[in-house]
Amino acid sequence: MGAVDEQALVARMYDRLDAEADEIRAELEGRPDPERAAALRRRLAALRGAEHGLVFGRIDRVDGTSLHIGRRGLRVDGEPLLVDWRAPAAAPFYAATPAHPMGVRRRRHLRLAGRKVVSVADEILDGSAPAPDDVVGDGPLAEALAAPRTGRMGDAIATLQAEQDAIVRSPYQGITVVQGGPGTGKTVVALHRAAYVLFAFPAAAARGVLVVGPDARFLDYISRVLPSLGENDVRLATRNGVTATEPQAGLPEHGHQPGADAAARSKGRAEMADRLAELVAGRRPHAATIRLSLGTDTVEIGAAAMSEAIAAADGMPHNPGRAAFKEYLVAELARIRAEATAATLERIDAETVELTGVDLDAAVAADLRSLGLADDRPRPATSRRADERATTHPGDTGDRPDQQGRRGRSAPSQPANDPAPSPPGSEPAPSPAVPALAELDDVRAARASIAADPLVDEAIERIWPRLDPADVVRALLGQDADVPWTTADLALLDEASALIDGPPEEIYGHVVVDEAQELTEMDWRVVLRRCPSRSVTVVGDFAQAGTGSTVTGWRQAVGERFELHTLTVNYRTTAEILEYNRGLLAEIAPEQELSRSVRHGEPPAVGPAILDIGADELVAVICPDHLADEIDGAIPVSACRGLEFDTVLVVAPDQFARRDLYVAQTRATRRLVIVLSPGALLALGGRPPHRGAPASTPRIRRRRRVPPP
Ligand SMILES: Nc1ncnc2c1ncn2[C@@H]1O[C@H](COP(=O)(O)OP(=O)(O)OP(=O)(O)O)[C@@H](O)[C@H]1O
Repeated sequence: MGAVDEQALVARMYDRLDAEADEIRAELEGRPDPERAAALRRRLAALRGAEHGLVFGRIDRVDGTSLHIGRRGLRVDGEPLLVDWRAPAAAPFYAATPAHPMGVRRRRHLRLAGRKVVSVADEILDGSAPAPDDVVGDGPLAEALAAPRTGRMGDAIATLQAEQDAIVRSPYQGITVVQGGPGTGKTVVALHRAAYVLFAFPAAAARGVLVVGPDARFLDYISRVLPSLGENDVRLATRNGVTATEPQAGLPEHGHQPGADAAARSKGRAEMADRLAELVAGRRPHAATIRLSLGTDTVEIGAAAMSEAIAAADGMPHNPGRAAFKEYLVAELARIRAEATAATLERIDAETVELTGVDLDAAVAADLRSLGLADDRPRPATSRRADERATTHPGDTGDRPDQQGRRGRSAPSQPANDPAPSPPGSEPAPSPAVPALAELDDVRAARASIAADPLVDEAIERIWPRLDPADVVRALLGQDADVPWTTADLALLDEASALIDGPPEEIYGHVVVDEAQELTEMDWRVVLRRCPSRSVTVVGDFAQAGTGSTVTGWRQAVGERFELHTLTVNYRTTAEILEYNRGLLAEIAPEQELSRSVRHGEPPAVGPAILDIGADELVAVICPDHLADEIDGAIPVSACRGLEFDTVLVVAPDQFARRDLYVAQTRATRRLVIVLSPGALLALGGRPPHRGAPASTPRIRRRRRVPPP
């Protein structure tokens, strides 16, 4: 009955959605400029993303008014037809409880198939008796959780729970950290939080979202959630893929060689950043008098000038700093040459007077006056130098490198003769040191020729060399150029690039880090560097940390300023599976309590078991990494963080690291089977048909007996 009543309204909403899409298509046909066209295409993609399950909720208030809640807001003639789930008006849909009904009498959940309403379920919140059109039944959450897994996470906007919603809607705009046991909805919260931040905080929305996950399989698993929430401007990256420039492509994972974890842990420590900074800083010169050999000439630069040249690069990354330093020195060299020229001219003048008795300067000035012209010829350089030196600066030519020294995705090293002293067309600032030349207007040419002189660049290279991040990292590690990089080196390379070429160009309005316990301190620096606004959602669980992890607390990960939330309700594993893990959790994280499960099922089976696998059931065999090649189709434990399956077989439990075992044993929504050895698993034989599952989900024949180990 409720479904029929709702159908007409829902049809109006879809009509409105179609009309908006038609308007956009019509505008696109008019060939708008590329920027507008891109914006229109994004809006069209967002409309398409909202199509499936457009409306899912309704609240009826005690004052008789009501609202429908859906994936996006829709209006007809200025009147709201559908309210975006992130809008403040929609908040009571998630937060109202019988104890705090927030003015809501009835909360209704609608379920659609295509554009048709197939069911409604109501909760009465104000204690009033259900009216005839109220449809009170099993909770939609229970229904959502009971559905078989599809191999991809779906959004949970229709059933977001109050404790989750409070985090999603938090007004805090800095780093939000969410912790909780496996299956407590951390990923769900993180992705919905990202969608909320983009909706509620326009500054974050101006740039896209970066979602960082442990590996490609996980990213595939969550890839549909944000688009289904209307957010398409999202980059998904593995922790190793964040930097996304060469030489990262195709690097071997560090994790599979012996001793690799220990090496990765040591490369991941924060002190590596300090050591890199020291190495790079050590390549800058000191403020002492230097002599530059320029061919047959030797030019001396005094300590004061050196100090000023070094100060010109203060706060800049190494290579852009070198450019600023060189620019200053070039001006200084130009001044020295001008002084030498002026001195020579003065000497010639003096010799001419002495030999001929004619003061050429005075004669020319008299001639000019007789022609009615002022004598505005330059005076010798020495006459005004001191004043101008106090007020001008050779670096003020407008072409100094950006103080931030931002680098592009693959920052090229500086060309041999950079920088040009002044860009063509820009007015060079008068050189403090060379007023005579400045007034003659050829200061630019003089500096350009000095800057382009390879001897000058060579001389500067000896005191402030250009650096290549890869060379510096190799120096840090004491590693030869023929030793191949591994993924454990990426954060070091990124750190070195930031020090040498400047921070990355690609930054994001909001960053989500999932399975955050896996990041090393150096990885955190990579991530936070890409989000200067610190609008970040971090979710993880240290009890699930892998063997290569180094960080044991949130402060160590993200610094002092963050808002911490803890989730306590488990939406994945059954109470029985949780209970089975109690002893293990007490061993690996004694400070943690088991979460509370909302579902029940069979107790885990160890050894012999009947596996009766339904056609729709998603099954995984999870094994320690070193056995992955031996067991056809098994998922190594390092690749199953964040994933879930209906049934999980954990093979060779005594060969897992203890925290890895906890991860493996908390992936099942229904059944957990512990198979004590690979041999016992192989005796199962066969594999069931693949069904929308992640790539290497194993197949197991139905109704086979797991033999005793
Ligand atoms: N409010 C909700 N409505 C429906 N399903 C939910 C809700 N919250 C969580 N779930 C489901 O519970 C399961 C576990 O959620 P999720 O993967 O976010 O947990 P997690 O804490 O990130 O787990 P892990 O630590 O293992 O990565 C998922 O299937 C998710 O869709």
